[in-house]
Amino acid sequence: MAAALEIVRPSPAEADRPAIEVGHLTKAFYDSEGDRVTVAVSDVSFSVASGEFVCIVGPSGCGKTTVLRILADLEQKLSGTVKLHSATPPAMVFQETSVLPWLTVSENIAFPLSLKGVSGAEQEKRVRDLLALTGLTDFARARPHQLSGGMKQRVSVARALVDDRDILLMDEPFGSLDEQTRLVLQQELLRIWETTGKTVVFITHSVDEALTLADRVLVMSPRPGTLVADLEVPFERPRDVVEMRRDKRFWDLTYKVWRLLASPARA
Ligand SMILES: Nc1ncnc2c1ncn2[C@@H]1O[C@H](COP(=O)(O)OP(=O)(O)OP(=O)(O)O)[C@@H](O)[C@H]1O
Repeated sequence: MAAALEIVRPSPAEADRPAIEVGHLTKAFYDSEGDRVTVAVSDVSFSVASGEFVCIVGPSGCGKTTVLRILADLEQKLSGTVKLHSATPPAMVFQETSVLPWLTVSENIAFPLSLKGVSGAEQEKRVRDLLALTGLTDFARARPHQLSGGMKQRVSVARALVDDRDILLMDEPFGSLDEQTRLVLQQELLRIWETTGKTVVFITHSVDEALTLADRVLVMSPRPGTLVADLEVPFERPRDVVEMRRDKRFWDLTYKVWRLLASPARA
């Protein structure tokens, strides 16, 4: 087994290096007796440029979350190499909303800063900026039970951005939302990403969502997950998530990804 995740602080001379480099990554899970039970991902290699938005799609159980958890340093005992060229560890947004129910929206967003002992004035400023960026200013004092599902996910996104990590890892963050709310949040996420310049790895079951958001879409095979395609998404930025659906290339690419998902062996 190779060493786990390596985080390297980029020097100015290395500014052109990818933010994420994954080489021949294989991850198996073992039972308590040490017998191997599941090979989740097998020989996966890819890189993500600094500031790039990459989506990973693939069938249920193909190892998408496992890849993301490895990037977040939440899994050990892997083989292959995983390098992050980043001044900070990545931030993560999960599918299930992870807001703390006893804190207000502002307190939830400030939570990572309070753990780090950031001063009250600085916390206030950062939270104010993030409330504005995510459209939550009017709900600063609300508690999570007063929010819709989409608003709770906005709080999760704001909290992931608050301490200014370079890399944002998003695991189906809009998966539990209705289609219309999803489209609104996709547009907002694009706007936020364009404003902040983060490197994003975003997992989704939705081909449509992947093509809406990403610069590149990585398509995985059924478990054990391998990479079957690494597709450029050619649409210009900034994108209008509704207008792009008038573009024939959107539907051609949708068809291409669905073909890969339906028959990865022939890809
Ligand atoms: N801690 C674990 N112990 C044992 N097996 C695991 C563990 N975590 C994941 N697996 C297995 O690894 C495989 C990949 O799981 P993973 O959650 O990465 O898939 P996924 O592509 O994200 O699935 P989904 O799209 O359904 O969320 C699955 O077969 C799963 O059962």
